[in-house]
This record gives sequence, C-alpha cells and structure tokens, in this order.
Amino acid sequence: MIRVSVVGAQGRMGSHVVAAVNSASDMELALTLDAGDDLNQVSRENTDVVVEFSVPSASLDNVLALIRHDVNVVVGTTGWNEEKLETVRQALTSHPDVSVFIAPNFALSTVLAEHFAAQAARYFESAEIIEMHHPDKVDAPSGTAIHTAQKLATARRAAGMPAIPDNTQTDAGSRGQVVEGIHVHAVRLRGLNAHEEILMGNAGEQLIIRADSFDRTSFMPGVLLAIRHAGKTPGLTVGLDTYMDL
Ligand SMILES: NC(=O)C1=CN([C@@H]2O[C@H](COP(=O)(O)OP(=O)(O)OC[C@H]3O[C@@H](n4cnc5c(N)ncnc54)[C@H](OP(=O)(O)O)[C@@H]3O)[C@@H](O)[C@H]2O)C=CC1
Ligand SMILES: O=C(O)C1=N[C@H](C(=O)O)C[C@H](O)C1
Repeated sequence: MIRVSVVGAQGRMGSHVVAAVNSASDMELALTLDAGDDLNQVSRENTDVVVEFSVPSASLDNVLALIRHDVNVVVGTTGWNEEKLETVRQALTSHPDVSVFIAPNFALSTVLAEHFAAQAARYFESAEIIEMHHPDKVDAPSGTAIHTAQKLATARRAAGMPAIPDNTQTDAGSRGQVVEGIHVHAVRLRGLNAHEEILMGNAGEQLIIRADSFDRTSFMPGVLLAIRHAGKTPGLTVGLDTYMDL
C-alpha cells in the first residue's frame, strides 16, 4: 500500500484528494494537515508520498520542509516560477532519493489541450489564451495558463517565428498579462470551475483548443497517476505530460 499524506487536506482540492486516496485500493491515507499544522509530523516512517494543495505563498516552504524529511512530494499548488523551481532542485541535491513532482494541471483534458496547442503553435501568426475560473481562486492568471503560454512561446521560438502582431496603442489592462509574448486573459465567474481556451489565428482562419474541468473530480486520475509514480524518478519533474507518453 502507498501511504499518502495530504497537506491542505480541508481545502477544495485537498478534500477531493483525501476522498480519492480513500477510494484507491492500492493507497492508504496517512496524515491530513492544514494551515498551522506542524509538517515535522511527516516522516518516512508514516508516509511514502505527500500531496500538497495549499496556497501559492506557502507551497515552496512546505515542499522544502518535506524534502528535509526525505518524503516524496506531489504538488498541485500554483505560483511556481524558475527561481522557486531552482530552489527545489538545489534542496534535492542533498536528498538524492526524493522525488518532487509539480503539475500546473492534473486534468487530462487540459494537459492534452496544452500539448496539442504547442504542436499547432508554429503554424499560426497569432496566439492568445483565455482562462476562466471560479471566483474563489486567489491567483490570476492561472498557473496552467502561464505554463501553456510558456509552452507556446517555446514552440514559436524553436520555429523561428516573429513576435505576435499587435498594434494596440492604448491599454489600461484590457490586453491581459503578457507571458513570454503571449497575451493571457483571466475571467472569474460564479458557476465556472476551471476552463482554458487557446486561440490561434492566421489571415482568414482560426483554431480554438478548449479544455473544461467541470468538477474537481477531473483532477483526481492525474493526482493518483502522480502518486503511483512518486519515488520512481528522483529529482524535480514538472508537468503531467511527462507521465502520459505523449
Ligand atoms: N494542479 C492542479 O490541477 C490544480 C491546482 N489547483 C491549485 O491548488 C491550490 C489550492 O486550491 P484550492 O484547493 O482550490 O484552494 P483552497 O483555498 O480551497 O485550499 C487550500 C488549503 O490549504 C490550506 N493552507 C493554507 N495555508 C497553508 C499552509 N501554510 N500549509 C498547509 N496548508 C495551508 C488552507 O487552509 P485554510 O483555509 O485554513 O487557510 C486550505 O485548506 C491553488 O494554488 C490552486 O490554483 C487547484 C485545482 C487543480
Ligand atoms: O484554482 C483552481 O481552481 C485551479 N488552479 C490551477 C491553475 O491555476 O492553473 C489548475 C486549475 O486551473 C484549477
């Protein structure tokens, strides 16, 4: 049995993870922790993998504490940038058996949408991203949208494409956040869960790739997949696509 502890266990995602682990025949729930709880309770004696869904401001410190305790970590919390990822890589050098896996998005539909969009990116002059979420979300734009923009930008650079055309002369914020040259727009609307549209255009044509997570259960197959991989590839891994043989 894989012994799984959950950090952020009472949150919207954490509570779904607790239920998913309890329903998985090859897993057992170890500790459930939240804000204010002492992560020193987690050790190799009681936990094989920790799943971390907390808040962007706390996630790095949580991950560093868990690495110090030599347990594998699966992270869904957003807010990661290259500097934070490098801090994790450095921390892992003195814990060579530990794996840290970070996924901007665990929904298979969204991971596939991003993958297909990256494949298509070099064929389109223009690209923009619209992400749409529930209004209780604390960060904008979404971690997924930032990651998708980075993937599109990498594909465009590799293909030697020029900057995206945009003759906007005045902008008080309506054009969204620019991530590596890609405009990213965020919508917050009651009734939504997590949705992303990747728009690509040429003269006279448009391709829209859209993924919809209507319910948080959509993230659970990806979370369980990551738990089952934990420890098999020590070091830092980012993105569920790495486990999907795409
Ligand atoms: N990768 C993916 O597929 C997905 C990622 N997410 C991301 O996951 C994160 C959590 O989202 P969501 O569950 O909706 O948020 P919630 O606010 O519902 O849950 C966050 C939980 O973390 C707890 N918490 C706060 N601070 C700490 C801390 N320092 N240590 C441990 N726990 C803490 C909160 O406790 P309290 O309420 O008491 O403060 C709460 O229980 C977000 O960054 C979100 O963007 C969400 C969905 C999918
Ligand atoms: O807060 C959420 O809900 C979500 N957060 C992640 C993100 O910011 O990309 C993943 C998903 O979009 C849901």
